This record gives sequence, structure tokens and C-alpha cells, in this order.
Amino acid sequence: MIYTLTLNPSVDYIVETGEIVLGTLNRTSHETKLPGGKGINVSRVLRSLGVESKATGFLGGFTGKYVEEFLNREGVYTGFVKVEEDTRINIKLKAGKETEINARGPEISFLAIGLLKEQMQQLGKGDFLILAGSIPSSMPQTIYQDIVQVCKGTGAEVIIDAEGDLLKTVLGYQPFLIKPNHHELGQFFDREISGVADAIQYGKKLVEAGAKNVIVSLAEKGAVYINETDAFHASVPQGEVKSSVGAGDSMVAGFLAQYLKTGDTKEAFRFSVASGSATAFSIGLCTPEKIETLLPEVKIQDYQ
Ligand SMILES: Nc1ncnc2c1ncn2[C@@H]1O[C@H](COP(=O)(O)OP(=O)(O)O)[C@@H](O)[C@H]1O
Ligand SMILES: O=P(O)(O)OC[C@H]1O[C@](O)(COP(=O)(O)O)[C@@H](O)[C@@H]1O
Repeated sequence: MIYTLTLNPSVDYIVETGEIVLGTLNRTSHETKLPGGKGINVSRVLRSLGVESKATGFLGGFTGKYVEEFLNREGVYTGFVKVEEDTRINIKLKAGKETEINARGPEISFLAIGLLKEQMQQLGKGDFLILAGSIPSSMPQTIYQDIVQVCKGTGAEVIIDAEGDLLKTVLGYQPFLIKPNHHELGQFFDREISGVADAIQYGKKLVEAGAKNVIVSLAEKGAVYINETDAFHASVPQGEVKSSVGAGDSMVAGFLAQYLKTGDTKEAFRFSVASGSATAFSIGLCTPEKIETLLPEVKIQDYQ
């Protein structure tokens, strides 16, 4: 079974406006509400690809209820630990350029953390845990490491999509897949990642540090894939970016879904990139139809 763990889910409030003038009243031309948070997006894309998963993490308040009901309506299994305070609302502003304001998230009690860890003990060999996104500011910074340790003990594989220290602490546990974007990779090594060669060079260091499969996404420049033996670059299809929110999460879901189907990492990477672009070209997440349309346009090059 695949489990996704979103410690800090959200309601994403996607707002389209004309030019924003600070200090005045601005009005929207269109707005959309969607459940968000990295693991939750992965579960939603997996569901649309016909792959079962269970979404877990912490949810609370009216926003938490909205997220859970939305997921259940779509047929995503859920097993969230309930918390007192409201799940956060993240603002995704489309005023020409995309601007995001992600909130801190609710207070999480020790009791809730304990319940979550108990849940993680239930995973076993053959299971995957996708641990993704930020942690509420009230949580200990060691939480990723604590959970990965539990999973390693049970034999479950872990996939990590997180920034900075959260990623640093778990690399040694040999995650099955990690997917930083080029900003996150640059932040990790404290340098700018300016293109494909750089992304491959520094992605290889993440493989040396323990990750089995590394995808570095480069937005309109595509993505690179590195494992112990291969390095590839994928170009992205041309199209109009409607909202890139969830594009990275779609890549994770696309890779896993295709890998489980074929066992072929190169094809899984191609599918992953098509999934990312299919989401970038939509308001909301990709659909299987859109991915299939874009797939032939993703060109993969060996890069040694
Ligand atoms: N301008 C674009 N054109 C085509 N595809 C895009 C574009 N921007 C993003 N994507 C797709 O979304 C993926 C993830 O985008 P990126 O911004 O790098 O990640 P994240 O959403 O994690 O920050 C890219 O690898 C690509 O497949
Ligand atoms: O947990 P974080 O880092 O604040 O990110 C949460 C945000 O990321 C998203 O999961 C989208 O992630 P990507 O664009 O990287 O795929 C949103 O749904 C959510 O608002």
C-alpha cells in the first residue's frame, strides 16, 4: 500500500487578479479553493491514475473538514490524526507572476504526534511512505528523521519531498526517491544551480549521500534524473502555464505510478515530467488524458 504523509496540509486559495496595487482595494477576476499540501496532492494524482493510496497527517477545524471531505468524495482513503486548530490556508496569487504565501500551520500536541507515530508502525515491507512538505512551526525539527527511522525499522520504502534540514536528516536512510526543485537543491548546497549540468553534478551528490533515485525539477527547463548508474535530462512540452501549484507533487506521483507499473526508471521519469507539465498547464492537478497527450513531447537525453 502507498501512504502519503502531509504534516502540514492546506486549503489552497488560488486567486487571479489584475496588477496588485499595495495599499488599495484589489478585486479578483477568478478564485478557486482546493485541498493542498504535498502528500495530499500526490494522493489525488495517484487516485486519478488509478493507484490506491491512503492520505495521512494532521487535519483540524473547518478547513480540515473541507480537505477530508473533498478527498473522500474523490475516492482517496484517509487516516488523518485530528488536531484542535484549523488546517492552514495558503494563498496562491496569480497577478501576472505567481506569488505564494504559505501559512505556518496549526499547533500539534505531543499526543497527536504520538498517535501519528503509532500509525507509522503499521507500515511494512512492500509499502511506500511519501513524506512531503513543511512541518507546522510547533513541531520538532527531528520529526522527519523520527518517522523515517520508524519506517526503516518496518521495511517500508520512503519518498521525501522536503526542503533544507528536513531533507538533510533523512538522506542517510536511503530514501527511494527525492525530488528537490533547483532552488531547493541550491539551498541545500548553498550555491546557485544555474542549469542542467549543475543540477546533474549536485544531484549526483545526493545519490552519493544515500538517495536511490533523484529528480531535480527545473521548471520550464525540464528536469534531471540521477541514480547510481544513469543521468538523464528531460525537456518539457511547450504550453501555457495556468498554475504550477502541485506540479512538483504531480512529478512524484507520476514517477511512482509508472515505476510500479513498469519497473523502468527512464519511462517513470518521462511520465513524471509529463505529469508535472500537465499540472502546470491546468488550474488544479493533471489528468491521465492530459499526461498522455504531453508524453510524446517529453524528450529524454542521456547525460553522463
Ligand atoms: N513553464 C513550464 N513549462 C512546462 N512545464 C513546466 C513549466 N513549469 C513547470 N513545469 C513542469 O512542472 C515541473 C515542476 O516544476 P518546478 O517549478 O520545477 O517544481 P516545484 O513545483 O516542485 O517547485 C517541471 O519539471 C515541469 O515538468
Ligand atoms: O508544505 P509547504 O512547503 O508549505 O508547501 C505546501 C504547498 O505546496 C503544494 O503542495 C504545492 O507543491 P508543489 O507546487 O511543490 O508541487 C501546495 O498544495 C501547498 O500549498
